[in-house]
Amino acid sequence: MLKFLVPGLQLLRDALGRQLRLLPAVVVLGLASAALEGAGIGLIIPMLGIIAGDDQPAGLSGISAVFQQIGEGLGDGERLLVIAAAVLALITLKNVLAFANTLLTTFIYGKASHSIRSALSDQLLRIGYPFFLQHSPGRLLNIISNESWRASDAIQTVLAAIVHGSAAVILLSFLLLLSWQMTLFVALGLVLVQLAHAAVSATLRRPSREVTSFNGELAARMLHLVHAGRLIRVFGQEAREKATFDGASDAVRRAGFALQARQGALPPMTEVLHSALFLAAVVGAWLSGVSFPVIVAFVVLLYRLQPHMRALQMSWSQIQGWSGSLEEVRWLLDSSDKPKPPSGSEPVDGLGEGIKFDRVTFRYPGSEARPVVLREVSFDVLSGRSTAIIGRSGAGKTTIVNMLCRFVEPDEGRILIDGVPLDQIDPGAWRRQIAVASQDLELVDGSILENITYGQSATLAEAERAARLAEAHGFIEKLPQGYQTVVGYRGASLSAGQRQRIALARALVRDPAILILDEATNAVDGLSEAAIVETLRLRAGRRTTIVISHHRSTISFCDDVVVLGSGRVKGRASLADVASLSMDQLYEHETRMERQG
Ligand SMILES: Nc1ncnc2c1ncn2[C@@H]1O[C@H](COP(=O)(O)OP(=O)(O)OP(=O)(O)O)[C@@H](O)[C@H]1O
Repeated sequence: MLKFLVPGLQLLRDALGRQLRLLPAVVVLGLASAALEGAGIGLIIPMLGIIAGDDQPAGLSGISAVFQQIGEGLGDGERLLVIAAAVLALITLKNVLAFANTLLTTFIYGKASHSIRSALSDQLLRIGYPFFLQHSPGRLLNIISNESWRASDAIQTVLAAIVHGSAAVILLSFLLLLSWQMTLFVALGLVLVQLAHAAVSATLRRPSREVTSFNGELAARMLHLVHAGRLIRVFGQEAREKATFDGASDAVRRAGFALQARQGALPPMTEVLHSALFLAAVVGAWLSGVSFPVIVAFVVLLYRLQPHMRALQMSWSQIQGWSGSLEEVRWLLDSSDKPKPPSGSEPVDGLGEGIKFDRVTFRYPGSEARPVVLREVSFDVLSGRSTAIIGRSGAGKTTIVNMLCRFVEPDEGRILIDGVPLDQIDPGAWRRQIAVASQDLELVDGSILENITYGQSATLAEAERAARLAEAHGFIEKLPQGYQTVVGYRGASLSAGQRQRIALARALVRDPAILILDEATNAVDGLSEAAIVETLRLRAGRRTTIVISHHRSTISFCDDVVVLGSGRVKGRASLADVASLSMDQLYEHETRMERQG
């Protein structure tokens, strides 16, 4: 129980943050409104005395005797009116306080929910990139879109429990002041009811985890339907996908039913037990000779106490029912078992000599059974030169780009930037030196201008200049809204070649010290590509460029070539020395290539 409770409370405490200081106000308002309610109920004693024509009912002591004295000097009619007015005033004030408490708890709930969502987005932005290689996007989407709301609801439930708890404490105190014997009896009964309730609630945690896990799978299926719409249709897999989706959805339904069936048993069970307790208290009071007005006051107080007790117990079972959600949110927010973001503090400004891969070995995380992707890879990228990195599919070219961007770090060996290990360089400063145009980097859902200037405060004129260099200006100009054209989700309203040219313009507008092109023009037509290559050729000498491509034409402007094969560097050469070789020959005839230093 504590294993679940302590981390859950920790999450709630973190979510409440600065709002924690408002909790005493919630308690005070809860206590005050319950005290007003209790006082209002206590005034029933003298009212009933007047109505029954019995000024001094037997067996009054303690607080009941105090209530009985109220308005004693007045005539019966006048006293009845005064007491009735006082009851109404107490009820009104109680409700004003209750409303104030609702506003306060709603405010705290809103802030805490926002804080959970904000912490989740913060974590997703800060977390080391390998995390995204290891975990299903469906699970992450489910945590953000579903489980975070349930965690917020848990906060609301805890706040409500504080209010109900405060009310219960006050009403129990009034009961105690009316008759400690009956209160002891009721308290024992409540403990027994709570034990029965806790036993059933504890069985909610397993189905709750199942619901969370099936929800994650369903979210993954939803993502798949959204992203793979073309694939599904072109291969005629609608029926199969529908069956798979329905299966995932039905699994959520079944797990949800199992959870809700157990949760649903709790309110009737609790109500029956509370009613039994209620009736036992009434019969017990009568048997032990408690006076009529006190029995009435006690019964009314007990009657008012019951919803608070039931709500407290329901809060408990609800939080147990959300335990799976709380665990998922806590898991994502917990940084201790997540890949760290890249670190380093050395400043960097431009590239002086070059980049050196020094016996770099790497295997993707979570893939111990898989072969090493790069094994003792060593090569240089000289400053101001253009270097092509080529190799057959799966040779590790994009992995090298991932390392240069510091998405992943070498397991062994080092990458040196002008002699300084890359892992010691401030990652933010380093990333400002590079710009990547890759077939994998998406466009954002915004205008073309927003896409080109993404991450760079460039003017329209600068964006246009970059678009011209990337051979994108021509087609952008022809669009009705020009640079203001909205490209849609992932640039869906553009052709693949158009998307690539915008992505290239986005990289060029930064005028980076190091430009990395990873299959950045493979969807662009030949004429446009030739013009882009010309642009890159003009850039050569001034800036450093790394090009990854399977096309001979794309790397034609490069000075050097590095050939990768089977995770190793097969050869390095000046491109001019191997100018006569085709791509396939370059891949296969590495031994003929002249090796550099
Ligand atoms: N996230 C990943 N997890 C595990 N292995 C991966 C991951 N990404 C790539 N790999 C593996 O690493 C190897 C190199 O992949 P990489 O993408 O670097 O190749 P590439 O040379 O760029 O290929 P291509 O020319 O097809 O783009 C491949 O065997 C691939 O299966």
